[in-house]
Amino acid sequence: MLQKDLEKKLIEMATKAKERSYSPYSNFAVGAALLTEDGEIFLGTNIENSSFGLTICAERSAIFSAVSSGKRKFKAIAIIGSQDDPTPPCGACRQVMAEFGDFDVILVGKEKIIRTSVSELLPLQFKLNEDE
Ligand SMILES: O=c1ccn([C@H]2C[C@H](O)[C@@H](CO)O2)c(=O)[nH]1
Ligand SMILES: [Zn+2]
Repeated sequence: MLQKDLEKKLIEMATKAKERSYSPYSNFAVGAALLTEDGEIFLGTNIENSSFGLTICAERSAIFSAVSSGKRKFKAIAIIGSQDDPTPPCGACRQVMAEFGDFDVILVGKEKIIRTSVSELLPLQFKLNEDE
């Protein structure tokens, strides 16, 4: 499990990312902070579109940003949404997370934190190129 100080930092960063959300249609802002194996943190937020299906979630934004910067190994992701309860990632984001292995997933609510993992959120994963 992640050290408490790192977890706190990730939650702070996810909160900052959430402030950058572009979500005029749902008014549901989400922020994510992704910690790489080598200690870098990448942010992601949800970015909506008037063609609704083009919306991207915070979690995938963070992962695509990290991969675009050459990082593919992750330790943890913190996710914060706009409800009191923790916001669990959608199915699409779970599949994208699983592409990059198993890491901690921290779901942040107002008074509750759920500490889980990619494999717990997505059992029986579909994967190609298992030995790459
Ligand atoms: O885990 C989630 C769930 C939803 N959203 C976004 C998509 C959309 O912009 C808004 C409402 O679904 O929240 C995320 O970014 N992550
Ligand atoms: Zn999603």
